[in-house]
Amino acid sequence: MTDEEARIKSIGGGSLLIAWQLKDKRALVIGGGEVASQRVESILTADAFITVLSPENGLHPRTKRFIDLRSDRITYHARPFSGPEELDGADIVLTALDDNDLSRSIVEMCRARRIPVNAADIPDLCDFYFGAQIRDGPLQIMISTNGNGPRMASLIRTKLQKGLSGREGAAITKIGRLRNKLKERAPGVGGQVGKERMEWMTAMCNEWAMEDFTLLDEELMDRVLDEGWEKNKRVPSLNDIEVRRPQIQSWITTFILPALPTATAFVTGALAATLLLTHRPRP
Ligand SMILES: C[C@@]1(CC(=O)O)C2=NC(=C\c3[nH]c(c(CCC(=O)O)c3CC(=O)O)Cc3[nH]c(c(CC(=O)O)c3CCC(=O)O)/C=C3\N/C(=C\2)[C@@H](CCC(=O)O)[C@]3(C)CC(=O)O)/[C@H]1CCC(=O)O
Ligand SMILES: NC(=O)c1ccc[n+]([C@@H]2O[C@H](COP(=O)([O-])OP(=O)(O)OC[C@H]3O[C@@H](n4cnc5c(N)ncnc54)[C@H](O)[C@@H]3O)[C@@H](O)[C@H]2O)c1
Repeated sequence: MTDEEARIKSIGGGSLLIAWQLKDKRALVIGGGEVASQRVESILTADAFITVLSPENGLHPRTKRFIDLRSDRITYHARPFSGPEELDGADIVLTALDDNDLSRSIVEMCRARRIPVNAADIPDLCDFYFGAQIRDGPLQIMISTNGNGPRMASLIRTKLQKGLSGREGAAITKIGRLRNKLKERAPGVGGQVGKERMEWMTAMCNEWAMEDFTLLDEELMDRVLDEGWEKNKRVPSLNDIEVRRPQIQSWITTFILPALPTATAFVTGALAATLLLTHRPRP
């Protein structure tokens, strides 16, 4: 069996990680505690309409703040869950209750109506899990341990965050705009034009430093497309579009970052030598 065949045979045991487009769809959150407040934030991120159902004395201050500040998206009913008719019109249901039996019966009602459901206290019955998230503009990263270690997911998020510059979201926003402008100039789906567009965008992303995309405004994007796409379908340099990196940024990327490994090795070596010399055993 080849490695690829073995890999294919071993696929499985995870979840389908997808970016669910919930914009303007209807989400029902049953419960108003701390977990519910986290659910509300996740769903607000996806621009859905939310109904929260919970007695007022069980509202967590964060849930209350969301309800007060986002009445454009959130409808609040200050009462306990009353029965299956509450589920009418819901595209997604989330329970965050301190009542396991009620959670279980709501899951059953959702199953009967084929509404995707997450019950915060019954992983085995969930259609999907939440995960730890990193968000930076259009960039979203989700970490899942598939129910094994939610706290670990949160810690891994913190680790990953340290490896990001914080400018990825801004760069991706610009790339999105550039892609749309390119599609306006070279419209059509699939075929030769689609292939050329994809090759060009792939080369742009591969060859430009991510930070450089943040330098583009509308006019510069047009220049990138004039110079790079219209003329000869090649990737233009910053020079070609007459742009210079801000001095400090170019200084860091040109000199400091490449020299960092050598400098670190040098300092470590010097420290080790000093330690050896000063702690030599006396004859
Ligand atoms: C990632 C995150 C996303 C979010 O909730 O948005 C999330 N839980 C988070 C935190 C967290 N949850 C818990 C602790 C205490 C420490 C610990 O147990 O580790 C902490 C830590 C903390 O609060 O820091 C307790 C807990 N969690 C579940 C149960 C029920 C059970 O297991 O029976 C119990 C009670 C267990 C008990 O009674 O002992 C179940 C689930 N929690 C999930 C997601 C799904 C699996 C995700 C995955 O494995 O990747 C799953 C299966 C269902 C779901 O919720 O969708 C969020 C981090 C958000 C962030 O930091 O950004
Ligand atoms: N999945 C996770 O990440 C995670 C993490 C921690 C806890 N949990 C579990 O999630 C559940 C919720 O946790 P929490 O900290 O938000 O609890 P909580 O006690 O703060 O909240 C429970 C909420 O349920 C509401 N409620 C109770 N009966 C209701 C009813 N009949 N109709 C509508 N609302 C009702 C209460 O008003 C309250 O708002 C617990 O079962 C907990 O074990 C899950």
